Amino acid sequence: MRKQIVAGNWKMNNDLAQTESLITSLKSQTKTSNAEVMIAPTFTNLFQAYQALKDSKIEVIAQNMHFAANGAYTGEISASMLKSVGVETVILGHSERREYFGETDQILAKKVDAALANELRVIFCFGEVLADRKSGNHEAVVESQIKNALFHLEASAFKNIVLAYEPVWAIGTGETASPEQAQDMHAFIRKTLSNKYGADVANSVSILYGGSVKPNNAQEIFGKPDVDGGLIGGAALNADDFFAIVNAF
Ligand SMILES: O=C[C@H](O)COP(=O)(O)O
Repeated sequence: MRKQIVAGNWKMNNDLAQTESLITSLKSQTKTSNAEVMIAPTFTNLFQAYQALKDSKIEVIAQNMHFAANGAYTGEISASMLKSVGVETVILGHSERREYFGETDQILAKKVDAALANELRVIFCFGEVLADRKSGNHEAVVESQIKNALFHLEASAFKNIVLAYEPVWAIGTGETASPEQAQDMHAFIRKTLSNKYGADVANSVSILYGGSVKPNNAQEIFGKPDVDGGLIGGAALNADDFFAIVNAF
């Protein structure tokens, strides 16, 4: 059975005091869910967040990392640095990293390799822009993003990979893919994996949907058979909204 996961990506929001306050609110949410729950604070607050949540069911994860082990990469963070503050999972390939920081499939392949070599689990993000969707090119774009960054891996690597389909036109826009659009793309992603690695691998990989998931649409989206959870942006900044989404499973 595939893992169900709801991960909150806080992006560049919340200073230390705001992080502590939001974590206090998250810890007061007692209802248990079937899903694994994760939050991704900014780098500067990872250690405090980890300390505050290490005895809870909420995992603290990172939003990004560099592929090099160390060296002259001003402003960057390595896999071992993340591990040293308790992080075991990292988001890679978010569309904001691709768009604003020039992260290509080739760079992302190196980041994935570095993360896996350091025994980090990877949440690998990808998705088409609006023009691709309008031109009917969305499946080809997603297929090439997955192939270019992941298809050099052995099948066994996929036990440490979670995929996150995030149509760029739905991120932070309030416009979400319809549950049918999400399901169609997730089924396509699974077929792409199956063609390369076989059905066992394809059926074992969790595929999350991201893009304007809110309390009022989570249940319908998560109800689709190939949607195994969500990567949540804006709604993850409010504890009640986030847990309403978590409890949509
Ligand atoms: O990482 C999260 C996604 O970019 C979704 O963000 P959003 O829920 O604010 O649309």
